Amino acid sequence: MEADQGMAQAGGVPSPGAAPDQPYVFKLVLLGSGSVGKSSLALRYVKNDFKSILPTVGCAFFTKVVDLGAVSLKFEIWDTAGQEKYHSICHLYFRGANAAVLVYDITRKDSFFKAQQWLKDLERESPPGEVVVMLVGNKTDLGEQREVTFQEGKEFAESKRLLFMEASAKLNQQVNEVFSTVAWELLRREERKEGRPQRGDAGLALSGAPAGPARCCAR
Ligand SMILES: Nc1nc2c(ncn2[C@@H]2O[C@H](COP(=O)(O)OP(=O)(O)OP(=O)(O)O)[C@@H](O)[C@H]2O)c(=O)[nH]1
Repeated sequence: MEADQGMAQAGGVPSPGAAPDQPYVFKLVLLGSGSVGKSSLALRYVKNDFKSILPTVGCAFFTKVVDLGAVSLKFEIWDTAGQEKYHSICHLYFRGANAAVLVYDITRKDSFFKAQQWLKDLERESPPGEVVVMLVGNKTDLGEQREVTFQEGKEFAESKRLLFMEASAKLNQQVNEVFSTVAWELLRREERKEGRPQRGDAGLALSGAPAGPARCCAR
């Protein structure tokens, strides 16, 4: 899907931890094969909309301010094209990312394997544990065509210490939860870096250690 909320600036990598009255700004990249629903998850989250949309060309860019109660943060969401022909360009976009939502389609085993490759690419750019990674099995509304079980997704996520959820952009199931869980985890890590008291019990389940095993495994 094309950008409709402002284009990304070249080299404009945001840095977290803005001025006290400013929300934190985090760069979040959407990764995964073509047609797994990356743009649809972003569109559902940012605009609460769903369409049969055209494939992403290059990268699209969204922003969203997330209100977490006492604190808010801003996501700069970089939606990368999953088609192979864009692969060589798009890996540049996840440099400097604070978080990645790694998407596969539960009805396509190949997209699950491809997600594992994307993770390797990501780890090449930044050491494991530095980026908050949420693995998402999308299209749960197509359960009768499922090729990847919930358990397979969960086990892979646990083995790589990722957060994990299944979702449906179409039915708006677990979409807000995907992004808000990432937001809480980013905030928790940022506060720990700043030596501030942790709000580990606030809101959704958070993992206990910096890159600890995903506790948040939800359909
Ligand atoms: N049934 C169902 N279809 C979905 C869901 N999410 C996305 N789709 C459909 O899957 C197709 C691909 O969705 P996109 O959001 O364009 O996928 P993408 O990963 O951004 O694709 P690329 O831009 O090619 O990388 C579209 O026809 C969507 O309408 C979902 O949760 N359920």
